[in-house]
Amino acid sequence: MAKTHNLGYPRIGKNRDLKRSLEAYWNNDIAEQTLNEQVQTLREQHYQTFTHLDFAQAGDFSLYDHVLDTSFLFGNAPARAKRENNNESYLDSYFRIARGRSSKRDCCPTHAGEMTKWFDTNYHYIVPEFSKTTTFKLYADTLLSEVKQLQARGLDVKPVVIGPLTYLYLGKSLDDTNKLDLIDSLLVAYKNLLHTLAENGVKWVQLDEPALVTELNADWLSAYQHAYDTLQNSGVKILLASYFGSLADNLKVVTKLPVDGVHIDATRAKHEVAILAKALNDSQVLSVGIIDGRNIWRTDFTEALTLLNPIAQLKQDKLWLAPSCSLLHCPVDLNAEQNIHPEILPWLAFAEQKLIELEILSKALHTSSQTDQDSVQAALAQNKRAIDQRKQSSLSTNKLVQRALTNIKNEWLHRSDDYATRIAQQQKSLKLPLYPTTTIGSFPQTSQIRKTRQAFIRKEITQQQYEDALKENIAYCIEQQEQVGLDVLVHGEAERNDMVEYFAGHLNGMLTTAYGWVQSYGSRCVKPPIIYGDVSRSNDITVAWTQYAQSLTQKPVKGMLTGPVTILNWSFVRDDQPRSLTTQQIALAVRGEVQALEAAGTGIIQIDEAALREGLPLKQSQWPEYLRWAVDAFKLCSSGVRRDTQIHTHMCYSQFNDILPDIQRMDADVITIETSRSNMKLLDAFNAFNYQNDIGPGVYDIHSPNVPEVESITNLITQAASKIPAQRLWINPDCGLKTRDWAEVRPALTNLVAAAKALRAQ
Ligand SMILES: CN1c2c(nc(N)[nH]c2=O)NC[C@@H]1CNc1ccc(C(=O)N[C@@H](CCC(=O)N[C@@H](CCC(=O)N[C@@H](CCC(=O)O)C(=O)O)C(=O)O)C(=O)O)cc1
Ligand SMILES: N[C@@H](CCS)C(=O)O
Ligand SMILES: [Zn+2]
Repeated sequence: MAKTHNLGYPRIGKNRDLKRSLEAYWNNDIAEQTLNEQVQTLREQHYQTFTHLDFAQAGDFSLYDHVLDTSFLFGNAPARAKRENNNESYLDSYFRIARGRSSKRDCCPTHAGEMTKWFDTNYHYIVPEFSKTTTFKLYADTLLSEVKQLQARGLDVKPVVIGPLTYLYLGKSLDDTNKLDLIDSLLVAYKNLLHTLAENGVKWVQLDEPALVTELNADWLSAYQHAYDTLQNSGVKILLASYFGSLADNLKVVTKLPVDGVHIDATRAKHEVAILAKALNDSQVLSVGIIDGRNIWRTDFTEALTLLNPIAQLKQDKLWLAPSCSLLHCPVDLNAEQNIHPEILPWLAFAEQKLIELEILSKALHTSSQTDQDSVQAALAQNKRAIDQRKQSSLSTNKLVQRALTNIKNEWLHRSDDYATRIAQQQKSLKLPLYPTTTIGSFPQTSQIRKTRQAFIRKEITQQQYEDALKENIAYCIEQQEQVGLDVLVHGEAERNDMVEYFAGHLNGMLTTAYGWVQSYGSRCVKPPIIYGDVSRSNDITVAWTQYAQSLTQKPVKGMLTGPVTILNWSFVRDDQPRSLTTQQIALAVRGEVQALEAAGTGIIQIDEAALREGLPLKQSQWPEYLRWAVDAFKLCSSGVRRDTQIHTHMCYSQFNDILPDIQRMDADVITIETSRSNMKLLDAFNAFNYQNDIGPGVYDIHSPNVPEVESITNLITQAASKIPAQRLWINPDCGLKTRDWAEVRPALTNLVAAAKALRAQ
């Protein structure tokens, strides 16, 4: 029978238990020992998932981030993790890098490690830091203790560790060190790890190398050969795991590596499974990632078995089955959901259900006993019913939406006037000063707001009470902005649990879950909505909130929307039509909302596309195709307005150098971006490209609790003005303020306005 294993499981627990424990510890509400006890309970739940599997994976659980764990495992924690005369626990050193420490709360302020997106997911990892002085040393105690815990339960343990090349690939060089120059010293530590695991009775180790699905140059490819040549014969068998895409040109290199098995993502590289099965030798295991770890759809068993049957013939007992990647990116348990449409519920599988699917598929390949045969046949039949029913369901299709798409005219993708004409008109109607000040949209989502929403969801308060509470919050937010003296105000987004989930809750063809939490970073989670059908908008979504805010002030209130590409990239998408088509449907819906805002008198409308840049495919050769439809979707939703309506967009991930022509093609009147941490360097690229439209480079790093001083803001804007004409500059924070407190936001925005006034006076 094909062996089953898992690449990783969600760590947060069924009810975001890890979040609650961590935040209680950080708040000093519980001691380290209590945290450890609570985490152990969570791990016990994690271990329950192994009952379906032939191997128990170790090393996939993490208190904050598995990449940071890898840095600590190989002794590459940044030096600032250790305070001088340190008596801090390992845990606190770890959190020092994970979260940083501000001077307000600690004698030794420490800046956190940089966070960035884990490949094309919405999970953020802490970037490893490398320099000329980097050395590596194995600290395997934490991993070993987990291995031993599992072995004591009689389980066959397969530790999961990020592979050496992917670890280097993920990191950043703080000086001009070539990361590949570090490979030999890193390999000594890896070899040491493999020997240590072997001495502790481990037979298989999974080394994750998702960097192999990117387009690597010859130096990286030969480093792969060198690394795995070095790691062979270390006493354990190595399963090299690739995921998130096809191996493409790297496949040839992978088949030459002296490893004992290769895992491939059969959901994104289906065509490579048979090729790899033939290319591997008889003693090498092929692990087929047959269950989609990046989505929530039930697996089509008929399709899966059609793929697997010939492979099983060929590979016999050397075939393993697994999810395509770690289940970290999936919600935990579908059984917790009480309110999903009964017709849609059978179409879905969350992490728990996916492991059961794996077990059934393995049995379906080789059923031995009659009981198994009966139960497998029943499961296959039930699966077929659900898959067929989804294909035929009227819930997935909406003829009106499909007709609306065919009616889209090319001119809908363009503003009626060029930027110069538009901005002149907008200046006339808006009458904003030089260096206009604004924010990105959200203001602190206080515990009070979240508790009130929770009470509304639990029906403890009425809709009227909930709306009154939100209005009170909006009024407070407007009052604060007026006091601070900002020029363009926002309503503050108090009504939104999340910038994507909120819109999903108001669009047809999308559903939101009650407990479908997925880790975004550390203790922070999101509930990605599920796009199950054609998307459309029936009612206005944001108009009433924006109008209410506008009724409280003479200053312009900016309407705030999330753009189609971001809604797509941060949702679970349907797998029965191209992403581009789904995005176009969302774009039409957002276009309707933009026009409704304009009709209601909103003169400035921001359409956030935070996830447009990060949604770029992992293979650069596929960028042009993605950027074509992604930018078109933005243009479709933003272009149907008058010339004097000002369209803003916002992107908080900053590496735009390579996509500036596409940013220009978006043709937003104003773009606000994250720049404060990079000292406005990004603007060099805008300058060199001769970018034409208005820009609001962020001057307040909202990821840090520190309040920026007036002088630091004026310095940043002075630098910006040396690159971009002052007439085209806006002053704003890097991103939304929802994770900050009012106590930080108020003085920070006061300083921001003071800096703008000082610069205007000059
Ligand atoms: C910009 N970012 C976003 C990404 N993806 C998104 N889908 N949305 C984003 O904004 N990706 C990239 C980044 C990631 N950044 C963040 C930042 C912050 C969070 C975050 O704070 N998440 C919250 C969950 C927010 C939420 O939806 N809350 C609900 C549930 C209310 C709740 O928790 N109630 C409590 C009681 C209240 C209390 O005591 O506070 C309870 O039930 O116990 C809501 O507001 O209704 C988090 O807590 O993790 C995520 C990504
Ligand atoms: N309008 C959103 C954008 C975040 S990227 C906010 O301010 O939170
Ligand atoms: Zn942002």
